[in-house]
Amino acid sequence: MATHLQGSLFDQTDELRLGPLDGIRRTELGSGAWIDVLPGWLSGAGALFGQLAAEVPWRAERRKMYDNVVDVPRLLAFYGAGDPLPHPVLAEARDTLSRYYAGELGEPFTTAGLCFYRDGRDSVAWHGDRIGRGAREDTMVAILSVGAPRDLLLRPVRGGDTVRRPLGHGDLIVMGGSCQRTWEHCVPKTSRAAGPRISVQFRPQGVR
Ligand SMILES: O=C(O)CCC(=O)C(=O)O
Ligand SMILES: [Fe+2]
Repeated sequence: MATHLQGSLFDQTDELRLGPLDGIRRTELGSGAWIDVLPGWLSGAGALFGQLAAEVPWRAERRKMYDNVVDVPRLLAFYGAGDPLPHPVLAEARDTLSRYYAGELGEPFTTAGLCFYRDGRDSVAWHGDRIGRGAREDTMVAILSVGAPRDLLLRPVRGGDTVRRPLGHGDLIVMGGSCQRTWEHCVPKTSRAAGPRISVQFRPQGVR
């Protein structure tokens, strides 16, 4: 699937490597929410993209919407705590993030959700990650992006300006504090020609 992207577009020849986290930059969003952003955290991920696209057991989901059942416009995979991840660099990313945020988060990242946006028509609608504890407590969701760049948008639940963060190949964004309950986020569809993108969301236990 989408393995044609493995070619010239990305840095196939570079070594797959996570850089240091000390260049990460925090933006306070207000209402106790913040985002940390580090462009290019993972380098050399061209082959990783192809491997994830081809080998992850992607699920196409359908959801009830009013009286209809509609396709969820992206492919999904979920790895619970203790499940082997599809590539060792993802476990390294999760453990590095757990160490870096240990003091502030007070618990490790344990799960990994993967989304595959096949093209610009795939998307995720406005939401907070509030199925679990994120509805009530401060927490963190860390997202590593590979493949084609897409925008992540954030807006306050109570209304206000939208913040736009373009996420490119190898970029990291961490949503923290009250972000899941006082803000919403989405990856909108785009009419621009967009290649495939995979995002990996690391969350603590009980956050979904
Ligand atoms: O793909 C992304 O960057 C966002 C995914 C997301 O918000 C989610 O799966 O909850
Ligand atoms: Fe989300």
